[in-house]
Amino acid sequence: MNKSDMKGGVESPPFFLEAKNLNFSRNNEIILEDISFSGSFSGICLIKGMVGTGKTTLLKLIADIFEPDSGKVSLKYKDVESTKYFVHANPEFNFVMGNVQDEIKIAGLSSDKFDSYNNMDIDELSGGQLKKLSVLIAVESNKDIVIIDEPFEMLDDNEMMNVYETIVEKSGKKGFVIATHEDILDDVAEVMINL
Ligand SMILES: Nc1ncnc2c1ncn2[C@@H]1O[C@H](COP(=O)(O)OP(=O)(O)OP(=O)(O)O)[C@@H](O)[C@H]1O
Repeated sequence: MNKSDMKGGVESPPFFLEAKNLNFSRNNEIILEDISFSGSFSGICLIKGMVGTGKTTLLKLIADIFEPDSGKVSLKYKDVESTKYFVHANPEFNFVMGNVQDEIKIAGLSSDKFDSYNNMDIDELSGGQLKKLSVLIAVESNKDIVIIDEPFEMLDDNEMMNVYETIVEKSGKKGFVIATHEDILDDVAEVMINL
């Protein structure tokens, strides 16, 4: 641990998310205009806001999927740019192989953790099952941070609680940046960005 990790004898949170004068447009329509914020966290950072305010766009900028028109956004882990795993809101976008076993293999994971899904084709799973599997694969990845767009969509109360527990249990071991309309993570989030 270097000296900068300690403030007054207490370890400071390892993740630092910062946006400075961030601007992003699509087809001549301004989606994000002069957005600035910053925050440190060790587990969960939430992005909240009404429908169409730009949460998905901001997540994709944070994940380096989109480039800002101007300004900057960065997500650091212990002072260096973090490695990131992005989970799309539409769960089908997270699967490219057609088969769960192959999907787990290309994510570099052991199939033991996914016993109940093994030997299944992606099109045999419901939207909710794919959503849950997307999150499970992401949290098992070796990336510093998991960026998830709407982890609770399509889930019933029971599955929502399962996904909540998976995220909370892993937070601290890795970081999460999550956009959601649900309030379930509000109490455990260390940073909340409202768009
Ligand atoms: N490819 C695109 N071209 C033009 N406009 C777009 C494009 N993608 C998104 N937008 C617009 O950008 C705005 C923000 O979209 P975004 O999906 O980031 O919002 P959101 O806050 O995630 O919405 P929701 O709560 O519905 O998930 C919306 O007005 C949307 O119509």
